[in-house]
Amino acid sequence: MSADQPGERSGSVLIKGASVLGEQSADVLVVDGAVAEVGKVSKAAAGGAEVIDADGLVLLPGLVDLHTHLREPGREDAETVRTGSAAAAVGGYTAVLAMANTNPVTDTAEAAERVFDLGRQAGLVDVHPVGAVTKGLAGEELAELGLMARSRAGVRVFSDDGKCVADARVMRRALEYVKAFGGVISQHAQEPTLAGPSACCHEGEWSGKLGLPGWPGIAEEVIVARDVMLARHTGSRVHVAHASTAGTVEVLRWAKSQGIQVTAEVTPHHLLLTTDLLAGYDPTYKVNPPLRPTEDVEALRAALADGTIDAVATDHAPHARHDKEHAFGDAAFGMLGLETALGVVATVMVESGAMGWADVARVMATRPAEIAGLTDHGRPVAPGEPANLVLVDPAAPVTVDRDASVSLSRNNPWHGRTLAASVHTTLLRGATTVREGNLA
Ligand SMILES: NC(=O)N[C@@H](CC(=O)O)C(=O)O
Ligand SMILES: [Zn+2]
Ligand SMILES: [Zn+2]
Repeated sequence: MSADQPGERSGSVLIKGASVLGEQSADVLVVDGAVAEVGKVSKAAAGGAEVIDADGLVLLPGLVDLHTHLREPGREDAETVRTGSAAAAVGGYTAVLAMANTNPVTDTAEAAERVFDLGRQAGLVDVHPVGAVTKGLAGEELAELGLMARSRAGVRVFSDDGKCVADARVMRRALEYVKAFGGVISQHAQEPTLAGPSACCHEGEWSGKLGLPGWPGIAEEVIVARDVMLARHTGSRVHVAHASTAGTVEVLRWAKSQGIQVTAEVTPHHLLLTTDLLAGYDPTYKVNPPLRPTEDVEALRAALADGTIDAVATDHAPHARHDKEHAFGDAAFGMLGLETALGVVATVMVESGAMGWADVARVMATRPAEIAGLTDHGRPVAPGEPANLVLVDPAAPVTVDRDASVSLSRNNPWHGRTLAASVHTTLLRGATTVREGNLA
């Protein structure tokens, strides 16, 4: 931990009586940005520490998002590193991976360092830039992968997200290249001859009814199948971004059984929202990959619970009104996710009994940190560990109001829904970034 990291110069904090990972109740003393004690700590022993009464609250490692779109540089009207960081902190996150599809694209060491530095300046979460796989996301020439890896930003995750690395030869080379420094390629799996740029609705009953161009699940599955074979062939690591179909789950299950180095994420919206929401042609529900039918949603939930899918990642994709408020076919793809992800997971997975809070910590903090190579996030709540933590109120349902967001955008598919739990406090290296649900 270097001296200039945000939050480090904080005083001490005593978290009184939190349920650690939803299990035993303990007091957690945080001193100088790290966990100092876990157990029974009296207020007297904690000296002048700020005391947080955590009775009834669940303490988890700070959440880590493998898939965030901040729109800086280029579209600061939709989101900036600062506003996206604020949304992340409010959502219980302490680290986010910022996708490369900005303007200009994050395809050089300088561009990566710029995003990294903007994250430091905002000081609300650790912002780790994702590097582009190919120059300008054009899918042809490899970007400066090695230079980005060796830069101050220490890039380990590479993705052309928004676009698929469709060329198998380019994907093979990228996998070979990042293997040398333990990097990973996060793939937006969309075979472009099966699902082109106008494809905007799951191909099936609803695309027919609505007359919208179909985006079939097979367009995702053939890329996932190809990529796990390339990962096996190269001995390198591939990560499947926003897995959305039951067929993808089958491929993942097989690939993992073979020992292939593949990991995968699912978004909150693919865990709950289904194709029938498109009945009103509301572009809020236009997202890539598209919302899928119930059978897919059920397969994704089961895969998350049994570990076939490693992580929940938001794919937070803010868009300005004038890009989203169009006829369905012309609107931008994407929806907000950072502020609501934990509430959705609590609703879908915890309230239903499919997962406990320790599992939530695994899929929203520990595994994402491991996949991204972050060593100071997603750690156990134990002495000596960095105090990147979130306190969740499991008994405080919240009704989402898109206008209460700290994001600059309003493309929120959860507006008006009641989610089962809320974020109470977020700590970044011991400094309170969020207190009682609001930015500190
Ligand atoms: N998910 C989306 O629908 N949109 C993302 C790009 C992407 O994740 O593919 C965006 O950048 O807006
Ligand atoms: Zn994508
Ligand atoms: Zn994305």
